[in-house]
Amino acid sequence: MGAGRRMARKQGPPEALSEEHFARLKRKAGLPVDAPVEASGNKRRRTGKNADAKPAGKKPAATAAKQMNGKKPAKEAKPVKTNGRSKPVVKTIMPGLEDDSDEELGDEFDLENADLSDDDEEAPAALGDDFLGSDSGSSVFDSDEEGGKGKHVFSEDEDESDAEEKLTAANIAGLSRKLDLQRAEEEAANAAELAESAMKTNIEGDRPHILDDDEDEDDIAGKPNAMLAPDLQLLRTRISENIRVLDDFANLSEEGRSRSEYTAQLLRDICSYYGYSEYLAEKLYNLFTPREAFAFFEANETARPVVIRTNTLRTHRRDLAQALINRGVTLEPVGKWSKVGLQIFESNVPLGATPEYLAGHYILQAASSFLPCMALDPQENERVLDMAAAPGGKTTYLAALMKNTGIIIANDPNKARAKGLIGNIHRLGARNVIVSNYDAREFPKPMGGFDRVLLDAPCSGTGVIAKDPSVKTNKTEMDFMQLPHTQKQLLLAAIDSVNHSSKSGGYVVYSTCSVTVEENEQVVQYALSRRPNVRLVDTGISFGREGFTSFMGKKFDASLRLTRRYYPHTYNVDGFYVAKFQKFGPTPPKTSAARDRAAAAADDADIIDKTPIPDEDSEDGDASGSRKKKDDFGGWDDEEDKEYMEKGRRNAMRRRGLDPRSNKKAAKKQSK
Ligand SMILES: C[S@@+](CC[C@H](N)C(=O)[O-])C[C@H]1O[C@@H](n2cnc3c(N)ncnc32)[C@H](O)[C@@H]1O
Repeated sequence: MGAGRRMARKQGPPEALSEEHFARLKRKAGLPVDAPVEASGNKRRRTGKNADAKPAGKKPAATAAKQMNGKKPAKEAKPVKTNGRSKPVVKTIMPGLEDDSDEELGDEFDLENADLSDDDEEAPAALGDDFLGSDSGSSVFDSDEEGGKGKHVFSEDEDESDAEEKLTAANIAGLSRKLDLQRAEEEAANAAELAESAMKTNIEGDRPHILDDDEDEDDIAGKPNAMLAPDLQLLRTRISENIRVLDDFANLSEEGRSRSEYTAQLLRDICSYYGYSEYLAEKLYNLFTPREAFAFFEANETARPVVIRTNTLRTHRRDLAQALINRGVTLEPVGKWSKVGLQIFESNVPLGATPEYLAGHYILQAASSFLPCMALDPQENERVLDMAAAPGGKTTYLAALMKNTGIIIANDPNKARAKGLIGNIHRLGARNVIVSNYDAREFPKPMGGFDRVLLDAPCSGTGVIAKDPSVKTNKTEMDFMQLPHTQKQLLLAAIDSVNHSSKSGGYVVYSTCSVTVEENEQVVQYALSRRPNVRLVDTGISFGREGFTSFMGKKFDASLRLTRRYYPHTYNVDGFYVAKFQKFGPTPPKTSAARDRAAAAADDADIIDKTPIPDEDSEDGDASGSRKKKDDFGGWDDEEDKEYMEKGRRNAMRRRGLDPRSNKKAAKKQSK
């Protein structure tokens, strides 16, 4: 798989870092540059991103029409040639860059002021096989250097040095200013564009004419029977105009027309323009204001930036970055919020086949996939369950966070996917993982009592439409009934698999790569109502929108605001949802199971709290608190033995996550 394809399919950081910065550097260096990011308007912005990320597969429905309308896509930039074989790429490699690049960089990279450690003076070792066949490095970090080699972007001690933090802070501050400027420019250009199109389409003055007078016909959207292609440019204009009206309905709507008429027209246009089913378009539209919905649908037309996660079981991020820079990869830390992520801006090499990749130094992983693992925050030596683990991006991150200590049960019922999971576990050197193959709704029967559980649930994928556009049309109402049902069952199983009395843990993280309320807040709300022994807690992630506490007439618990939503248009990451629960007590065994059955029609009717209860034989484990552990062996007593055996049986069941009380008949039989 080529690098380009990889880049197109992966995602980026919350703050989209300096893509423009790279373009500027290249322009100064007289190198070919991708489409300008600061270009105003959606079309140009989209082209810029496309040029950067080179999305694979078919173009969005709108692209062809845009090109026909005279807006050519930006020229594809030629990859910068690099030579991983002999040149230390920490050297300046972009001609002409030294002269005034500092001034340019001032905003984003305060390298002069950043205390970047300079402790790796050696030129990077030759990489042997010229895997890439390139002739010079292309990293921005190299070109920033005034005084020649040795000044590295990544400090010697990744965790302790503040050099990188300073760099990232400077980077983010600069970027933030740049983005503000960019946004202002974009808004101005959008306003100008809207005004222009309003002039063209609005013969009646200020009130744009959006809705057709003839109810039977919709010329712009095309007539499917006649097999005519819709006029995308006009559609787009009408979408923009319609949004403008909905933003200021009192002043801009036409007389006698209702808001719902405009909304219905907007939805029809969105379906035609972006290619969504009406059902899904409406579902997604309802999450936002009309203007934000437009931004969301737009963002789904461009790939998120490529991100890789450093496998800290095998290497440090600084070393990995240097190795990849040497191969001609242009990259940057993903953002201050992650110490392991690298955003890839450009690569001449297939990122899924470098020696570093094969040696397990990194994994291609969407930035948003880091978040549930960070929220779970597993500690060393804990017992962790990853309920839906394949292909293992999160499992292997958990293993790294736990420094290969403790135990992770990585479960996935899909055998084919489990093979990929096993492959990743081996490649990345995670030695604390056991793979299991259950339907996770069975948990905690096979195993329970975990310190932490991650449920990265199977979902509709409405957060990853940029990656998988088939979601636009292949998700039906049935999916949004069945999936939440499964998710609810899985979440109850996750909660019941956690040991509420864990000294270090007692947490469950629920995540999906979907943005629908049915699969997120409603599932979490359901779990809160069925399991009074859990509460929502802060995810510990520094960014993300608050979860809904009400939605279209439904009220959710106020604590739902502790959950976090991520959208492609707000953070430039895949759409994602993360909720973190703390379990503080055992689940009432009977009542909750009965209610679960009734409410969720769960076939796992036996769900009860399987939290291992401390051994009754232990000093403080006896329910009565009266019995003390006896070390002496003072003869044999059948009755007493029977009692011990029964107790042992109960403990064994509890350790296996079973409730001895749920099977009293069997217990009696067994004890006879
Ligand atoms: C979103 S993916 C998990 C991605 C994975 N956590 C990672 O980071 O690589 C959802 C997974 O859920 C699995 N799955 C589907 N139904 C399941 C069930 N009933 N129990 C457990 N896993 C299930 C699918 O096979 C799929 O691998």
